[in-house]
Amino acid sequence: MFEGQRTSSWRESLHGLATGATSCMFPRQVKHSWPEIEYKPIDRSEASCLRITDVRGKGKGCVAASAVPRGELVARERALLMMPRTFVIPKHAASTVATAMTPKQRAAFSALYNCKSADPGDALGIIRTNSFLVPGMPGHNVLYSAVFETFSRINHSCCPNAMFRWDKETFSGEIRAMRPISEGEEVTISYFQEILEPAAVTHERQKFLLEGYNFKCTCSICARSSKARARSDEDRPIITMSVTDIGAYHREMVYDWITRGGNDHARLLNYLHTIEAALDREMIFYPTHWIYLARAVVMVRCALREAKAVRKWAQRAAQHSRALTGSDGGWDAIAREPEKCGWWGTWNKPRLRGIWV
Ligand SMILES: C[S@@+](CC[C@H](N)C(=O)[O-])C[C@H]1O[C@@H](n2cnc3c(N)ncnc32)[C@H](O)[C@@H]1O
Repeated sequence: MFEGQRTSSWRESLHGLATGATSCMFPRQVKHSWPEIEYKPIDRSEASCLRITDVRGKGKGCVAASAVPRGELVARERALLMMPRTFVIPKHAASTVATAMTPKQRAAFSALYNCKSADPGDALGIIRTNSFLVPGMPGHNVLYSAVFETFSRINHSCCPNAMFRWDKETFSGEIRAMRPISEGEEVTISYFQEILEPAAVTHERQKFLLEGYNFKCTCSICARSSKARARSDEDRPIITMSVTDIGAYHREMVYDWITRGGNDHARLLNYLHTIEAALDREMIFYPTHWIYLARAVVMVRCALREAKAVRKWAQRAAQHSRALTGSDGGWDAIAREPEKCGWWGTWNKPRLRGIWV
């Protein structure tokens, strides 16, 4: 459902859905090219596990009301307000808040924290403090900003336990666990939203957070002793680089096994487990990093016909994939029947020579 309200160059419209409505500032071209989409209603049985509370030194924050396994949904929420990331004119932001929102939404929006301007009620300041990145709308492929009543209370950590994803099907945001979260634990995300981090070193992260959000981060990575921080600062860029290199490296290895019956798997596994240890040490649980790693390990273990190890790593990949996309990405099937995987037994198989996998 989509109801236009005004005829200015920006449209303030409501996604009047069964559960929760989002006030949207859409440019005319988006409004005109918007396809007839029936968004799925939010399933009420997906109870939100987020509870807003005071957190020492951080203002308000969110804690998990119950334990959440890795990859699973912590909470789902419709945004209060959405708009393109750039070109927002302050008076349009203010008028959308004043006219398109319900009084309850307006009160929730105005109560959000504002670290950007002296006037706490300034709409643009609230938007800039509290927005999440959302991919483009139909017909308008630019980034959007979304402000939420609950999600916008989630604090930052440089080793977060959760991440935000946008679910196009329900026109809602999701917070998913990147690692198992226990009951009562603070739920944290990264304010870098995948820019810079996790390769950024401490002073780069601190600068970004101070300039963008006006606080000094004291998360468990930033609060380490200076010696441990120095090690972390050396490790982080190396980890990120290694993870992106795995793809090319493991392809070369597999090619080598198939074409020449190469036996370098021990060196490759050693390399992969060194990266795993470094990711664990730095508490980096970004699904993209772990899926890269898991894919390489599964490939090698499959090639060597090691079903138990394949199962373990495929299950792990499925959890990370759920955090990233909401689905297991085909990993559950590999975990169930490793022998059916295309990589199974590829090591030292001369009959496969010349075939690229
Ligand atoms: C999006 S709001 C998060 C919710 C906010 N704490 C509140 O009270 O509504 C962002 C603000 O929260 C605070 N904040 C977020 N993460 C923090 C952290 N790790 N340490 C201290 N303050 C933090 C900062 O003041 C930042 O400008």
